[in-house]
Amino acid sequence: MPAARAVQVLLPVALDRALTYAVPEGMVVEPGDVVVAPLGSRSSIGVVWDGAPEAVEGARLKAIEAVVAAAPFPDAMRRFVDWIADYTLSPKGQVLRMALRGLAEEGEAKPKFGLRATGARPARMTPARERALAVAADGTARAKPRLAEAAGVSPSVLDGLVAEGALEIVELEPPAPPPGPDPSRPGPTLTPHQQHAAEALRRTVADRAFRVVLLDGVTGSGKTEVYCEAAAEALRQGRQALVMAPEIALTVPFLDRFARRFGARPAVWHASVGESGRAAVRRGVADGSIKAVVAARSGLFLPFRDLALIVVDEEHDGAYKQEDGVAYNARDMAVVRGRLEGAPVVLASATPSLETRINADRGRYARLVLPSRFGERAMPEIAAVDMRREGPPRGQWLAPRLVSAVTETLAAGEQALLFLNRRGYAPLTLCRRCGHRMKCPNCSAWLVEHRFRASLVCHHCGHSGPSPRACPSCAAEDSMVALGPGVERIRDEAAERFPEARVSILSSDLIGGGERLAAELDAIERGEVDIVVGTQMVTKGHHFPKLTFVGAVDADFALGAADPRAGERTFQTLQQVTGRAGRGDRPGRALLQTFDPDHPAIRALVAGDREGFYAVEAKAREAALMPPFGRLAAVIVSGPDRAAVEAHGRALARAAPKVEQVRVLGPAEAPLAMVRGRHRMRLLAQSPRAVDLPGYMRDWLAAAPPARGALRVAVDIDPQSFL
Ligand SMILES: Nc1ncnc2c1ncn2[C@@H]1O[C@H](COP(=O)(O)OP(=O)(O)OP(=O)(O)O)[C@@H](O)[C@H]1O
Ligand SMILES: [Zn+2]
Repeated sequence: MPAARAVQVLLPVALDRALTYAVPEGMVVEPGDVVVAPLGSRSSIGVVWDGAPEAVEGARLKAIEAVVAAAPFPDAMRRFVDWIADYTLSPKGQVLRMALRGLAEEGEAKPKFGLRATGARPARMTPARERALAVAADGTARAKPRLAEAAGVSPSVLDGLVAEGALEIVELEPPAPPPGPDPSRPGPTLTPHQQHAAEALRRTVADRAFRVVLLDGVTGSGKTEVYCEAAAEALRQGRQALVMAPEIALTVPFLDRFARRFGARPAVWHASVGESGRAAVRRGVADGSIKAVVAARSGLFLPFRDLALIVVDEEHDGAYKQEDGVAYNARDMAVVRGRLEGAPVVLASATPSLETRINADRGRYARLVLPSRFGERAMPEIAAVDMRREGPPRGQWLAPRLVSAVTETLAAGEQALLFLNRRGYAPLTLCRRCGHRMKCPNCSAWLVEHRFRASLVCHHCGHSGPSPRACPSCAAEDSMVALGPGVERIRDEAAERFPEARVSILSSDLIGGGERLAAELDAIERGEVDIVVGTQMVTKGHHFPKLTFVGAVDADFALGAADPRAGERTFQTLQQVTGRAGRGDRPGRALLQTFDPDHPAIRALVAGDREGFYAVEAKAREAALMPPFGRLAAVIVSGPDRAAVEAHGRALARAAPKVEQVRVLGPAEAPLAMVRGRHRMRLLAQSPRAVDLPGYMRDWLAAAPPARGALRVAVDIDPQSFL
């Protein structure tokens, strides 16, 4: 059989390679075309991939069923899918699946039909027919329900007029697309620093070449205004810009800001956009009619027709790392996508990740600095509250110094923010009589009380149940007590201490979707709230002009965890959250409640010594060969049977190829030893930067015994989480 009549097709299933299919007589396909192909007993959508088809006996080859009228996958997209699969050791088909999102509903927008008067009169006239023809007499085509409504007649009257030739069915003009963003509208007057950075970014976009730029500006320095100027350049070229945000909570305020600048909102892409909305975005991005998109990490897989710029806002944010399925870091993959597209990538942050910072220091990335806040505003004054000496009385969580600060803030008519990185009411519920602790039946984790929902919830598997009145172990009545605070409890304490204050709580589980959150954020911005209590959601990007005080209830939340980035995370999170204070015309201050005031991260925050912190952190990581100076890759073995998981972990360790520069640690029981009924063991490979660690991992897994039965082996390159 001639080779030209067979092609490779990649299907969105957990297969690592494309399959060979015959191309039926008369069908023309090229790499990138979206097709339907048989797979087992069903049909699947797929993409014609590159590479020579395998020599398969022609007669046994299954044929492509149809070509789908959808935007093809350009070469850069196919290379992107290949690259991610290769780097993350994921099946190519699984990566393709992410890139096919929104496609099922794509295709041409359905033509809509309407009715128009022909000028002919029906043989028999009725008052209803008169009315319908009177409305239609202006010659415009109207959809049937519109015409029926305007004339006050039933649709069957119109059908009768069509049958008699007095009305004809015509295709309606598709509605004009809403106006796109307009780059010619004037932006704000930039400060000299902002102007310098904006001009550099504008030139970078104008150069139409891949380049990574770190936009490093303190909180409130106007990074958003500056990268909007880069987007403006992309729009002036008639090309496309993608702005990525780590959380949907950030996108809504951004949409309004973008609309103020460009006169129209950008398109939005994330998981909670409905299917038809996603299909529309995908289509518009592919045909080039959508010029600007703000997206969560999955937006990286959109088939842009002519991408001129990628902005990764809050590039340091851990939410860019996807942990399930294909474990990838969207910030890193944005750089890969930019390279494949030949488009510049802007990484923006007030607290760049050490990875990005070192890349900038070593000249791999350019760096633009905004050293001060917009409008001469000072950075907030930060101090530590030593919980060992000046902690709150038993049963309370706000130290006296913090309470006075809130009191003063409220007295001045300003807003206070209390930050605690823990959802729910209390992280632990225990029996006062026998000491029994409420634990998740499926995970090695305590159940977290959520008073709002009146339930005990596992934050790892979602298990939830009512709070028991009697102890499940000793049956003592009313003996269960809540230990430790979550945001709900802090809200209660704030409401109790400040009965006059309007308290609002911002936590991902209390809020119904992005628009609801936007309303809450608006209320805060307008000053209709006095005390905001929130989880890490409040740390990012928000701009509340009246907020002048930030109290971190537990500044040590990340310390102590077995995480090489614990110090960095602490610094970043607290810098971001304290950065919400004093952005309006009054100065801000912040207090950090800590048991470890001498920790380098806390000390750096108090001293305002960001550079010092980066220097110390970089040194420690370099000495320990931790990222970005070394590479890490994790292997997580899991399964329902603990002994089998352990045995497989050991077998994996034995199979690890002995390579001089790679160190393999483990297996060790994961800190989260069980999740969803599966026991977990971890192994970690560590190497210097120069080593191709993904390549090593591939060799390792190939040499290892296969995971049989219910055992699962997951690989996480550049892990962010070590649980
Ligand atoms: N040149 C300017 N003219 C008018 N307003 C400005 C200007 N620059 C910044 N602002 C305003 O200052 C505030 C802070 O700017 P922006 O939110 O862009 O800072 P940021 O650097 O992104 O902060 P963060 O890192 O904390 O999110 C915003 O309300 C913004 O509109
Ligand atoms: Zn659980």
